[in-house]
Amino acid sequence: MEKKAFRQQQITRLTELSDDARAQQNLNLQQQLFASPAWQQAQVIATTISSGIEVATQPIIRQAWMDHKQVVIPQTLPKRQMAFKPYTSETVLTRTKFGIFEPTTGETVAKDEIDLILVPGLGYSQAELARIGFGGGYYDRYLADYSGIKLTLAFREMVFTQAEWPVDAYDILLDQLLVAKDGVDYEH
Ligand SMILES: Nc1nc2c(c(=O)[nH]1)N(C=O)[C@@H](CNc1ccc(C(=O)N[C@@H](CCC(=O)O)C(=O)O)cc1)CN2
Ligand SMILES: Nc1ncnc2c1ncn2[C@@H]1O[C@H](COP(=O)(O)OP(=O)(O)OP(=O)(O)O)[C@@H](O)[C@H]1O
Repeated sequence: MEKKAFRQQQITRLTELSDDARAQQNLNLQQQLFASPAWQQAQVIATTISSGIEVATQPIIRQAWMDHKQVVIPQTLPKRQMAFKPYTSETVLTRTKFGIFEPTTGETVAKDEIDLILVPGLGYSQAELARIGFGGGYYDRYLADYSGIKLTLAFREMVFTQAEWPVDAYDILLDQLLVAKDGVDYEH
């Protein structure tokens, strides 16, 4: 399937997820993230302000603040560039025409100061750790020369054994993929 059609299919699928399934998967992903060495060792964490169909980032941001980690979030710029700026209680957020909240205040934090980037997206492959995002190419560009940890949290509906979309040469592969476990707790 082409990238565009695949994105549309994923958006539909994620829109249809029940509130219950979403909430359970979000909680499970938060547990996995907070237990991971990547999280525990990171001092500066990049994430986004999530929108409705995405994995929720607000609880993650709150935990980072409680752990005294610095949170940085992206501002989109011309030519599909992004600048990550600190997200604090002082930050002014503006809603873009795509309905995404971005910081309009604060100084850009250098790429090499970011320890961990939580990469957003619509679909991921377990074989290659490839990802497909919303199609802006913002993350592929930003991550091309990023040397910290690229980690993604995924609902089960976002995960595929092999990529079912074309993976291009400029697509940046993830370092780690955490997939939400079933609501049922198999360990007991
Ligand atoms: N919550 C969240 N914030 C995020 C992202 C994300 O995936 N999630 N981004 C992750 O990248 C960046 C914004 N991503 C964007 C991706 C596409 C378009 C956009 O221009 N969409 C056009 C079509 C694009 C095209 O085909 O040229 C549109 O929808 O009309 C805008 C922003 C930064 N912030
Ligand atoms: N490193 C790069 N340099 C130049 N152009 C790039 C680069 N990476 C991606 N692009 C361009 O960005 C566009 C969108 O890329 P793609 O379809 O892979 O988006 P995506 O991975 O879904 O989006 P995103 O990375 O924002 O989540 C493509 O037209 C591609 O040519």
